[in-house]
Amino acid sequence: MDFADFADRAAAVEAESADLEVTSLVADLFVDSGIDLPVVARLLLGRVVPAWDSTTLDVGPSLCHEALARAAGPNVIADDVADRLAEAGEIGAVAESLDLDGQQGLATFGAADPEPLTVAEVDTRLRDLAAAAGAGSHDHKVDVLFGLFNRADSLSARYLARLVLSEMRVGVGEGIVRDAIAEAFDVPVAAVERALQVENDCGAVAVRARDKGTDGLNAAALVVGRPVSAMLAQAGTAVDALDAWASVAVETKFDGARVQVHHDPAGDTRVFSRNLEDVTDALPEIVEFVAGIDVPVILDGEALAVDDAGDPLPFQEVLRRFRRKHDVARMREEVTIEFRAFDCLHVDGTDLLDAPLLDRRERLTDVLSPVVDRRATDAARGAALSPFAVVDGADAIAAHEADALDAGHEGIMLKDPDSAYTPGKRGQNWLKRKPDVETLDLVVTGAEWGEGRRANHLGTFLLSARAEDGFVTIGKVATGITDERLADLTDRLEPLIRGREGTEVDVEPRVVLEVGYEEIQASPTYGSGYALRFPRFVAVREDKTPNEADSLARVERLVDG
Ligand SMILES: Nc1ncnc2c1ncn2[C@@H]1O[C@H](COP(=O)(O)OP(=O)(O)OP(=O)(O)O)[C@@H](O)[C@H]1O
Repeated sequence: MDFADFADRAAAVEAESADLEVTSLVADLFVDSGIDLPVVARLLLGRVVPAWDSTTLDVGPSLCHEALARAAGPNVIADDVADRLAEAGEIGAVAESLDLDGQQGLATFGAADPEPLTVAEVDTRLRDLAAAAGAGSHDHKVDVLFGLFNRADSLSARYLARLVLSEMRVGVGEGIVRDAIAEAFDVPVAAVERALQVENDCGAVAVRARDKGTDGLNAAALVVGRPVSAMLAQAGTAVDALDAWASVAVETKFDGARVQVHHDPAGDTRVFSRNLEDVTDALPEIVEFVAGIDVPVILDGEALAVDDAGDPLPFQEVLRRFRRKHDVARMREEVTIEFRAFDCLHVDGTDLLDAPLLDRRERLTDVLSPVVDRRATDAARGAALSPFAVVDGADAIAAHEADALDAGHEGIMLKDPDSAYTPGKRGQNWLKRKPDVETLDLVVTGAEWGEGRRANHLGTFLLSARAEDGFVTIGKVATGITDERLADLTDRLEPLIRGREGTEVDVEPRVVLEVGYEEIQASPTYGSGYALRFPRFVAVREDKTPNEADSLARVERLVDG
């Protein structure tokens, strides 16, 4: 296909505003693209390489302006292009207005009527440009772009300029490409969607749909070494999770950087970031860690910075290591990275995307067992497998959250144990537990002695709101309190104990706690007639007396919204 034809069709798509019409135009273009189908599908999305390939053209505005100016002839310089851009607001309009079309410039010497620029040639030249790096690459890139602009008619120049600056903007997103592939080749949208998730290359998927139909799409498989988009989470509450699913998988939420690890024992190990960039060289610990896995695997997890005791360090510490290209060995001395795996997408020739989370977790545990066991002998290193439990009640979720927070982590993730792994989707199946929006300042009127490790401390605190004549109970908090804080609270409350029954004590109202919660619901359990759902300790309000604690009236106002 001539690039001028592609540009004409892209302009027609750009001029159309109705999604259904756009989809039909794109579908027609796909049908007419013939051998150029994969390139056309990618170019429409402004891509030269497949989405799984993080190679960039690395062309900045000034380089593009230089090439455009050169193609526009001796009277135009890069600054003129920049001036026009300031006026026009987008590079496509500027390129279109420059009247390039091969009248000027060296490339036309000796060739009065140069071959028309084709889609395939643009693709080849831009890939060549992307591969250029290092000394001399700037001049080479300008030469390549000049050669292309010099042969471009005005519409072609519009799309070429936008393409090289990653500003394609024809109004076609991934959803339209998906629907257009389905329409063009009469295959189900869901099959296209799944193949796109797995293959991460709209060009290859379009060709599959055209040449092999639905069966071909269904046969799309993961390749170890080629990254897929990460499944993402939505913010949600424990109440949301318990309402939506029969049981809830609770995991620690690590405050690190997402990594996808592709390991082939017979070949290579590659580590990819969330935007599919290859970060292998920056994270040798992860490569070393998975080296003991003896089957090909794709693992999903978090790169976490830890201190000498294996406790988590803040996210900023991970960033000091994450994309580092130089001094990796030296920085490794300063910041230690550990891998926390929480999902498994592929094991030894079998894709697990469609398997339920519980099954994927089992496979993950299996494949990691040789390496986790090896590390377990070194107590300081901590486990590489993230904590995981399937629970069906609020208390169990709260307990896991307390453990995660106690261990210095960010919080918890709540996942549907039956859900598939959907790459690139921010669905309802993974919830990151929302921080509390409102807090209440409540008075401690009772407490319970802890159990096991915490038997010497008061562990659960009965909370009350201020009422007309005294205090009325509204809930208990045990979550989010560190061991150190528990010891401190025990010291403060022990002298205030007025009576006891079993492990429960009644205390004089003196201490005010700030408490977060997810919801307030009517409940006969407590004296106030309300109960806090998911109460979480936030702080001790040293500055408040019980008389300044929140009142039942405020609670009622919050309930009424
Ligand atoms: N157990 C876990 N399961 C899934 N993701 C986890 C887990 N632990 C940590 N994470 C991280 O949490 C991220 C999702 O949380 P969060 O939304 O806070 O991340 P973000 O990058 O700040 O925002 P967003 O994903 O919403 O753009 C994941 O991408 C992953 O990096």
